[in-house]
Amino acid sequence: MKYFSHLNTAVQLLQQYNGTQPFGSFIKQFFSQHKKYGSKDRKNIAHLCYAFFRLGKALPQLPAEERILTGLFLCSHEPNELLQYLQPEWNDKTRFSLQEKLSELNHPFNIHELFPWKNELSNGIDHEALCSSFLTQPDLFLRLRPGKETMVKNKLQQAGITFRETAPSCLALPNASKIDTIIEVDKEAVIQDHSSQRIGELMELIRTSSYARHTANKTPDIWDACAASGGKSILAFDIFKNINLTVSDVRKTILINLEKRFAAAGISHYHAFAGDLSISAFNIQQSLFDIVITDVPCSGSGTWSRTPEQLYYFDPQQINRYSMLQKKITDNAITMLKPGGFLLYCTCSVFKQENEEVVEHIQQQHSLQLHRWALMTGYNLKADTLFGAVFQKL
Ligand SMILES: C[S@@+](CC[C@H](N)C(=O)[O-])C[C@H]1O[C@@H](n2cnc3c(N)ncnc32)[C@H](O)[C@@H]1O
Repeated sequence: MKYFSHLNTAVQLLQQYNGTQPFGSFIKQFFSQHKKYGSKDRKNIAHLCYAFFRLGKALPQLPAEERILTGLFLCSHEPNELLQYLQPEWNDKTRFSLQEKLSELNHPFNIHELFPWKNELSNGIDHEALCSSFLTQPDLFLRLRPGKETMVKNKLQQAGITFRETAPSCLALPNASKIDTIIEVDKEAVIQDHSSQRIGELMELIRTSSYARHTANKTPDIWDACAASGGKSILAFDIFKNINLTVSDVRKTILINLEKRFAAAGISHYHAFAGDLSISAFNIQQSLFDIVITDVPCSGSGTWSRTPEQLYYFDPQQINRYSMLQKKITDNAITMLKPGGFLLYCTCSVFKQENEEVVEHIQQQHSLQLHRWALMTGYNLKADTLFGAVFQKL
């Protein structure tokens, strides 16, 4: 029976995988070496593996096969073929509430065990809702670029792709939606999570501040200091319209992706360089900046519904390591601010050591005024959770 062979393959893959690379890349490599699997086989095997990871730190001793089936049941919100063949007695209970499903298990557990670091959470995070969210794959979110809103919606409708609007320029699509051939990604819309888009609210706060009004005739100098492939830079470009942009990242290779995205997004004038901001702010041979964005390296715990293998393999000692790195990065970034200039600090973490504690550190160590901080929770929206804070140099 093919479903049992899918289950066996999933177990073998989980034995070979050690968490050091994204599971998506690992399984892609496996399938490219094993061409016998058709698209439905690949989909089922991947689904079974992710069901295993979605249980996070719960039921660590359970044999892989049983853990996969438990995960599959808890993650299934309607009857499906896989469950029908692999564990038929659970298939007509998929619409039960989570609590009812948990009590049906051979090894019942408390949902809180899935993510056992409640005391480490930022204030305001609902632990139970966060734990439950790991059982659901988040949506794919698009940020519609200024002036392209109607065109993108029309194109999606014509292609029969369903979406819901979660904010004026934000669409949520089913995760597997194929949009590359329907819209021009980065030119017309950017793939960006709902909560990540909300960092734009903090950019708006800066844009409308008295400092910005004071310097209204001058193009702001902005440095995106942990730019990756430029998601926050494109957001800043759309909000501030006219900017002198500098971008940097410790990874030289990611800046190649940024270059391609910027070309598609219509950003042609910018300065890019690679460097480790935990060591120094570099000699970037430029005067100081009006705005520095530090979207720092972090645990990524606010995005683990997308990458549940990271939850499964997470070592909580990492939280402190990240927090120390974040403090070093912000200490160096702050030296590049003009008097009156703004620091925008962001993480995609749910841990207070990476959020509130770094905010406290900045307040204690630097002459910066905290204007606003915000926790953008996404667990009730099939989205990520982000944290952001805006400071102004006195
Ligand atoms: C959360 S990602 C940034 C995401 C990006 N701003 C976006 O919106 O798409 C953090 C980035 O920080 C970079 N990074 C990590 N350590 C760094 C360091 N010591 N100095 C500078 N950048 C660093 C990583 O390579 C990563 O690309």
